[in-house]
Amino acid sequence: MRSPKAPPVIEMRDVGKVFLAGAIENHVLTDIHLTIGRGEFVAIAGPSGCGKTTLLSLMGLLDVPTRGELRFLGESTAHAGAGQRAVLRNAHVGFVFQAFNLVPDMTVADNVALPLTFRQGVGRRERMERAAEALASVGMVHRMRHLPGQLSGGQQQRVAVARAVVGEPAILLADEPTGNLDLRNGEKVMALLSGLHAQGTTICMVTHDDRFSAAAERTVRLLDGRVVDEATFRQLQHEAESGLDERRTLEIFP
Ligand SMILES: Nc1ncnc2c1ncn2[C@@H]1O[C@H](COP(=O)(O)OP(=O)(O)OP(=O)(O)O)[C@@H](O)[C@H]1O
Repeated sequence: MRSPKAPPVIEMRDVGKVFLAGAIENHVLTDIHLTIGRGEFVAIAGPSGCGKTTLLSLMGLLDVPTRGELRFLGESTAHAGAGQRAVLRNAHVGFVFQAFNLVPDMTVADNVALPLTFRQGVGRRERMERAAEALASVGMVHRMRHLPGQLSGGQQQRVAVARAVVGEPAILLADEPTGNLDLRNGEKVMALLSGLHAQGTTICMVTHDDRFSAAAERTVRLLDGRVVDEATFRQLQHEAESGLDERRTLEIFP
């Protein structure tokens, strides 16, 4: 739930990310200032290669910025090593990926319970109870003894959402959660995310698809590693689509 006193889940100030390929620097994110408050539902949109997944990886503490400050739940992460980031991640972040990423030889229930196995003091019985609750919330409890391969893509993604929320994370990060689904199943997964948001879950979702970003309260537009306002984004998109400048088109919307 939103609380005026609680710090934002994510605060990025002047964040940049550079990948090195030999001596060549690839500036993937530049001057990112972004805050995600508790209870918000934010979409990250932009063309292929503009840095959306990289941004999500920084938010989820899977990677570290090259410059700038990233505060997570009000705490600086500047000096957090890989171990400490893993602890924060396990306690506070739920992930949903485009390709579902369920473990194929574990049952649905064990997949969903997996994040809890890294929590101290949570025994198997409690893990299974909580997994069943999470599966019930996505309408999949009747499949808890199945293997992921026995489910459809839409069902697998609903299980992945259950796994992401079973540990009651501070933020749910979803990277193209509808990308491998047809429209009907994509809409079902979006309805699920909207329902979780209505119950107070903080969500940040990467999507190419404006039909789905409409479910979010606000959309952050990325172009070429920078956050741009809606008007600039639309203007550049229009120029690209009308073929006003072919070279620019390929740069921005490859
Ligand atoms: N680990 C890495 N090492 C080197 N370069 C990387 C790495 N991860 C991403 N990149 C580069 O960063 C750029 C942005 O990639 P990213 O995956 O963040 O874009 P995206 O907007 O999510 O793209 P898409 O919509 O196609 O998934 C790309 O040029 C990519 O090659």
